[in-house]
Amino acid sequence: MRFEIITHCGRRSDSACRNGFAYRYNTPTLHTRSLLADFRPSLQADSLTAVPPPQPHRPTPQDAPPAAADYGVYRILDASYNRASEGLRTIEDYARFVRNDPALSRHAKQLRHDLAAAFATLPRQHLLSARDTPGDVGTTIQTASEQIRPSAVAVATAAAARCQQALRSIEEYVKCIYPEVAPRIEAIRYQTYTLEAALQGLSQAAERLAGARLYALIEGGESNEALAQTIRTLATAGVDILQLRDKRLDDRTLYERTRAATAEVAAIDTAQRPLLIVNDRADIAAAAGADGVHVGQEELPLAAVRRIVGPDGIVGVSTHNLSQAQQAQRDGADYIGCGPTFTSRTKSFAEFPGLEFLKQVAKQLSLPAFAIGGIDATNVDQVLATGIPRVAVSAAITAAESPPQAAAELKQILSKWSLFAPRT
Ligand SMILES: Cc1ncc(COP(=O)(O)OP(=O)(O)O)c(N)n1
Ligand SMILES: Cc1nc(C(=O)O)sc1CCOP(=O)(O)O
Ligand SMILES: [Mg+2]
Repeated sequence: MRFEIITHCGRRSDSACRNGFAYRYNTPTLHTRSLLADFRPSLQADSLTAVPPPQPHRPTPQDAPPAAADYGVYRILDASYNRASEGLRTIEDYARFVRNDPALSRHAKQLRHDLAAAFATLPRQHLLSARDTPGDVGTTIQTASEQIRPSAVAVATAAAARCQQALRSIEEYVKCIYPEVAPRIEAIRYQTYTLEAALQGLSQAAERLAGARLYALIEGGESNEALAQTIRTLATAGVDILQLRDKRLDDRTLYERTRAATAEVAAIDTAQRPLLIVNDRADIAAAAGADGVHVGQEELPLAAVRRIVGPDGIVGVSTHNLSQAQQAQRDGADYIGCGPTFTSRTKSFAEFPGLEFLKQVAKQLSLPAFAIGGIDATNVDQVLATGIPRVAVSAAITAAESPPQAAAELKQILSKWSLFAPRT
C-alpha cells in the first residue's frame, strides 16, 4: 500500500492546509493497521493526526453572543460533534470487545480525543445555547436501513459511515466561524477511512474463523490440479478450514502447492470459501498468500510467527494441556488445536489428554478451540459432549472411501450444536 502526506492540498487554498497535515491512504489494504503502526512514530505522541496541540480558547470577538446568522451553524456543529463522537465510541467498542484488538481500539479512542481537542477551541457555551433538541425536526426521521444490523461488524461499519458524514459537515460549516479548525477535522476524517478499511478487512477472516466448525488437514497431493480438485470438493461438502500439512514436500513444492491452493480458494464463492492454513511454515504461508499458519509447541513462538504473517494473518497453536492452551490465548493465538483426543491414524503419540482436556478448555478459554486426534463420525458426539463444538480431522476425511461424503456427514453432526454453548 502506498500513502502520501499532503501538506498543501493543491485543490484548496494554502490556508486550508497551512496548519494541518492530512494523511491519505491511496489503497487501504488489510495491512493498513500494521503500516499505521510503522507510521505512528512520526506522528505527535498524543495524537494520530499530526496537528498542532490544542490552544487554550482565548476570548475573541466571536465570544460575544453568537450572531443570529451563526445560530444555525452552531446547532449543526453541536449535533455533528455528538454524532461523530458517538460513532467513534461505537467503533471503539467493536474493536475492544468483539475484535479484542488493542491497536484498533487505541486508534478509535485517540481520534475521539483528537476531535474533542479540536472542539475545545470553539466556545462551548455557544454550542450548548444553540442546542434545541425538542425543536429538532430531524429526531423523528427514521429510515428502514437504520434498523437493520445483521452483525457486530455491520454496526461498526455503519458507525464509521455516520462518523465520516458528521465530520464532513463539521469541516464545511466550521469554516463560517473558525476556518482554522477545518484542517484538523479533515485529518481526523481521513483517519476514519483507515479505521473502516481495517474493520472490513480484519473482520472477514476473523468472522469466518468464529463460525468455523469443521477443519480438515490435507496433504499436497500428486499435483497442483489434484490439490485444487480436493479443495473444491471439500469446500462444497462444508469444510470450513483447510490446512495444508505435508511433511514430505520440499519448500519449493510446498510453496507452489500453497500458491495453487490460495488461488483455488479465492475462486470459491464467499459463502462456501474455506480459510486456508499452512502447517508449520509461517514464511511459506505469508509468501504464498494463505490466510494463516498453524504451529506446534516446538515451532516458532507466536510473537515471531505474528511478525511474519502480520496482524491480519490467522495463527493457530497446538496445545496438549490447559497450561499450554492458556498461554496460547495470552500470546494472542487466533485459535488452538486441542489433542490428541483419541488414537490417531495420522500421527502417533505417547500421551492422550483426551476428553478431560477438552472439558477444561470448554470451561476456561474463550478463543476458538478445535479438538483433534482420531476424531470421526463414530466418536464426535463424545467430543461435542465436552462443550467443544469444533473439530479438526485428517484420516476421517482423507482416508474415507468418499472424502466429501465423510466431510458432509461430520458437518451435519457438528451443525446441530451451538458454537457458543453457555459455560456451565
Ligand atoms: C488444527 C491443528 N491442531 C494441531 C495440529 C498439530 O500441529 P503440530 O503439533 O505442529 O504437529 P504437526 O501437525 O506439525 O505434526 C495441527 N497440525 N492442526
Ligand atoms: C497432526 C495432529 N496433531 C494432533 C495433536 O493432538 O496435536 S493429532 C494429529 C493427527 C490428526 O489426524 P487424524 O484426524 O487422522 O487423527
Ligand atoms: Mg507442526
